[in-house]
Amino acid sequence: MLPKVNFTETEAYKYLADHFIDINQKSIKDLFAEDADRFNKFSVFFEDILLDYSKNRISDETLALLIQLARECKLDEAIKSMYNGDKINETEDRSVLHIALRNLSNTPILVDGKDIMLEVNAVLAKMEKFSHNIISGEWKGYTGKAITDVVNIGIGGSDLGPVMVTEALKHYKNHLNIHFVSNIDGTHIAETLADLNAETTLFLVASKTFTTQETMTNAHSARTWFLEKGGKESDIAKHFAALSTNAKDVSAFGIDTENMFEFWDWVGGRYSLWSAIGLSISLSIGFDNFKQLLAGAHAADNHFKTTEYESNLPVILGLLGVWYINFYNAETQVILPYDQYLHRFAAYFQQGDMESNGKHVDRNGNEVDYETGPIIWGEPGTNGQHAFYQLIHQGTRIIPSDFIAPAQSLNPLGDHHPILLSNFFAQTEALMNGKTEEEVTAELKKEGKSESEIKKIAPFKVFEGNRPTNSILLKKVTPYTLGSLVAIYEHKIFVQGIIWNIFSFDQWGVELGKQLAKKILPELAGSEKVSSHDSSTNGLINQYKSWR
Ligand SMILES: O=P(O)(O)OC[C@H]1O[C@](O)(CO)[C@@H](O)[C@@H]1O
Repeated sequence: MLPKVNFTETEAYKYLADHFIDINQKSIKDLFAEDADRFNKFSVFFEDILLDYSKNRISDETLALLIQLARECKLDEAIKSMYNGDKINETEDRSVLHIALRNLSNTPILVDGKDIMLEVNAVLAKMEKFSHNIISGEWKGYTGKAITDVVNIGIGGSDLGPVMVTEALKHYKNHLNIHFVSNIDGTHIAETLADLNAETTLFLVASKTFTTQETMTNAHSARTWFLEKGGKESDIAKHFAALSTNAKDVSAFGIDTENMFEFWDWVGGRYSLWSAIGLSISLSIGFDNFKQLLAGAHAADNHFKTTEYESNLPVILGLLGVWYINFYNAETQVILPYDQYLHRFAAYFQQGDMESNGKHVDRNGNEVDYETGPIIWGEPGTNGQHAFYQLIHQGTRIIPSDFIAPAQSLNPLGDHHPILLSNFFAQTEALMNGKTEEEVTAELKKEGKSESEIKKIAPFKVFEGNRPTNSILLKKVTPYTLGSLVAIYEHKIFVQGIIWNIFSFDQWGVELGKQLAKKILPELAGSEKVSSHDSSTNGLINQYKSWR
């Protein structure tokens, strides 16, 4: 059981509310001017990852109070409960043990009295063997040819993690071409299959439940395509594997359970890239690299579990988020990786964060009267700079921003990387310092503008500054550092869920739309007009019927 503390009723919250009034009088720039040691004080290393959080609207007192808040919300108890395998996903009566999937120390973790590490290791061994067989070409398709293309069919957590990681680690990939089909829109699978050869294609049907409409529809279309291209029912075993918790439906689909890579109900979909769902990753970069990914995450798990809050990256990131969301009314959190390989990182954490903490009922079943999970968004820099940074710099909203960059480029081409990083460093400095009217006036004078011209244009060129940022500087993007980084963000989400007293590991909010779509689907058949909905839904359905 998780603690159930209303954080707005804690002592720390009351102190923070008073403290907010004081600290709000000062800008981040003032805070730097007051304290020469600010960078050292508010930056922390975890192995080859440096988190600099000094460009935030915080002082020593803010941090101390936020840590007091975490203590009053019994974060330590909650962390222990997760790591002990307690059923902290109470609305689904499940443990939450993605940490077990990367527990390379093999310390026993018990669920219902059984050490789950035995099964975890057995599946890892099976993934290793399978990855070796496919990559080496020992595994042959139905005409005796080696596999060249792998298509992962899955959606949500059964897609986003593998997509994000295979893109992030593309530099480490082998000869296999990895494709992802997620959308129910027939275009996705049609465009993917168009260039593939059934003789050399392997499909991974990735679905925790093996009932998800999009995935099952796409999997059936892939099966039909395979049979139409000349494969026989008896060849399916060579070309289809399943990544699932549902052995019964996997065999009903026709996939040999020998080719099923199992995981368990204590793995949340959006936390599943470390499980059998990561098979496409292991195929793309090899099992040894996949294991490095797990090792990096495991190191971050140990950091989260054992490090005092003052130097604990997920705790600091989580508390800073709470500070902005609940005291500054920040609505969004932007993630800005200055690394092209990380171009799906923000998209991945849209599900990770928003499906976890997009909740309005607390752990007692009561409606909350405070804000919870933010809207997560982002794109890689510098593309974002030329698209939406205007609003971050001069818009009316406060947008806490995470800047992420590797010090070493995996493609050190000419001066690309120094240029990229000069932008990374410049942006957080600009967001903090802004530009005053005096500075703008001086600049315009230098350019030879007249007094009246300056008066007219100056207000538009002023930057308020004081916009908060975190900078996460990695030494290099490797499977290991990526594993650590992802695990740090996962645990940040956990910290925030505990403070907000919500359940972060269920996702009931996605059910209603799914139910209604099932009801509407049969109504789309035939040509008779539909009248069972509101006038808007009826009108749209009927127009669709007349146009199709
Ligand atoms: O792996 P499955 O069972 O197909 O589910 C896919 C996704 O659907 C969701 O349940 C949301 O619709 C996600 O949480 C999950 O990652």
